Amino acid sequence: MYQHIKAPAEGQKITVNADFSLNVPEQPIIPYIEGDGIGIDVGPVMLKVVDAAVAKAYGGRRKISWMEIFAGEKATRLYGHDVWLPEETLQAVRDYVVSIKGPLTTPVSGGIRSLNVALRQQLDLYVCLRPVRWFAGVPSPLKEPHKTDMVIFRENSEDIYAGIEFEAGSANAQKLIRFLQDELGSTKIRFPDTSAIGIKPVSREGTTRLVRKAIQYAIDNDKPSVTIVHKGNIMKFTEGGFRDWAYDVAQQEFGGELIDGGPWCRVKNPKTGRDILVKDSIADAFLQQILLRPAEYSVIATLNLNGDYVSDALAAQVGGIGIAPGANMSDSVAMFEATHGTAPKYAGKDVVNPGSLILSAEMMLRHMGWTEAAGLIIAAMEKAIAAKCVTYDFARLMEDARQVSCSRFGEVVIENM
Ligand SMILES: NC(=O)C1=CN([C@@H]2O[C@H](COP(=O)(O)OP(=O)(O)OC[C@H]3O[C@@H](n4cnc5c(N)ncnc54)[C@H](OP(=O)(O)O)[C@@H]3O)[C@@H](O)[C@H]2O)C=CC1
Ligand SMILES: O=C(O)CCC(=O)C(=O)O
Ligand SMILES: [Mg+2]
Repeated sequence: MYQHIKAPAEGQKITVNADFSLNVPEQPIIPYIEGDGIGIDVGPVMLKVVDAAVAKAYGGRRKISWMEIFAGEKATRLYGHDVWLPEETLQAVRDYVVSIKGPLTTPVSGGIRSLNVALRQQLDLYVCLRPVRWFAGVPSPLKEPHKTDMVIFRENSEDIYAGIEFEAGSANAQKLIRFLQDELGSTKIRFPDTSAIGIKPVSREGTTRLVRKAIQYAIDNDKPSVTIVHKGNIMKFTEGGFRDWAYDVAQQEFGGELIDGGPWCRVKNPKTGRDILVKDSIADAFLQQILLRPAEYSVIATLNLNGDYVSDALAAQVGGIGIAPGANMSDSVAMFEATHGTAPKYAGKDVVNPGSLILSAEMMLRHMGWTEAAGLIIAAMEKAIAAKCVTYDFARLMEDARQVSCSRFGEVVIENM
C-alpha cells in the first residue's frame, strides 16, 4: 500500500524474465514523475502524444495506465518539506520496471544533492543511454548535421557523481587533506587550508558492465565502431583505468583482435560478420572531432562527467537539448527521461520544446516492444518539423517557421499521426 501514490484501477505490472526480457501486458501500468520547472509543460504533452500513438497503432487493444509517482518539489508538498525522493517512489520504479520522468532541480553549491543522480545510484541504473541523431529540417549550426548519428553510453553510477565531497574549511576536508599529506605523501595540494576535496571512484566492475552494454549494442544494431572517451592521460588510474578495462572487455569478452599491436582492436560482429572498430579518444580532442568529423563516431562509451558534457554538446549539433532523449537503465529496470533540465525561466509558460520527453517516451515504447506506436511518433514529429511548425527554440533558428506553443506542438504531432 502506498501513502500518496494511487495505483490505477486497471492495468498490470510489466515483469522481467530471468534473461532480462520483458513481459509486457496489453495494459501496462507505467509510473511517471512530472518533474520540476518545465516538467509541468512537457509532461502532459508527452502523455497525450503517447496515448494517441498507442491508440492509433493498436486500435484500443493496447493502452498505458499511467501512475503518477513523486519526486522533487511536488514530493515535498505531499510528503513533507524535507522529503524530496520518497521511498515509495523508488519502490514503484523498481516494482513496475519501466517508468518515465521529467527534469528535477538541483541547486548549485549548497542544498540537496541531485535527485536525478540519487535515482540512478539508488536503483543502480548504471547505463545512461542517449542517442543523438538529426531529424530532417531541424536547425543546426553544422553544414552537414545528418552526419551526427551517435549513441552515448554514459556510466551512470560512479565517478565524481558519487558525491564524495567535502566543503572547504570543514573538519572532514581538513582530516582528508592531512591524511593525503601525512599518510600518502601527497605534496600537490596547492592551498591545503582552503581546499574543498572531491573523490572520483572509477572501478573495473563499473567500467566492464557499461562497456559490455555498449559493445553489445553495436553488435545488435550493426554499428561500425565503439569509441572509448576518457581523459586518461591526466587521470591515469581513473579515466586511464576506464580506457584499459574497456579494451579488456573488447578483447576478453568479444574476441577483439589488436590492430597494429593495439590498443585499437577489431571485434567481429557475430550477427553480420562485419568488423566493429573499438578505438579511444581523449575527451578534449573528442569534443572537437565530433564537430569536425562526426561521421567517424558511432557508439560512444564514457565516464559519468564526460558523458554529461558530451551529450549536451552533441545535442547542440542536431537541434539542442530540447529534442535530445535519454534513458537510465540497469539490467532489469529502465527509467526514461529528457536530457535537459528544468529551465526555470520557462516553467509554466507553455513555450518549451516537448520533443526531448516525447522522444524519450518513444525510446520507452521501443524498449517495451511497442515499435508500431514508436514509429508513429517519429514519423509524426518529422512531419511537424518538415512543415516548420515548431517551438521557439527551433523557430528562432529557422526561416519562415510557424512558432507554436509546447502544447500546440504536441497537438500538431498527434494530427500528423
Ligand atoms: N535530468 C535532469 O532532471 C536534469 C536536471 N537539470 C537541472 O535543471 C536545472 C536547470 O539547469 P540548466 O543548466 O539551466 O539547464 P536546462 O536544461 O534546464 O536549461 C538550459 C537551457 O537549455 C534550453 N532548454 C532546456 N530545455 C529545453 C526545452 N525543453 N526546449 C527548449 N529549450 C530548452 C534553454 O535554452 P535557451 O535559454 O537558449 O532558450 C534553457 O535555458 C538545474 O537545477 C539542473 O541541475 C539539468 C539537467 C538535467
Ligand atoms: O542532476 C542534475 O541536476 C543534472 C543532471 C544532468 O545534467 C544530466 O543528467 O544530464
Ligand atoms: Mg546534463
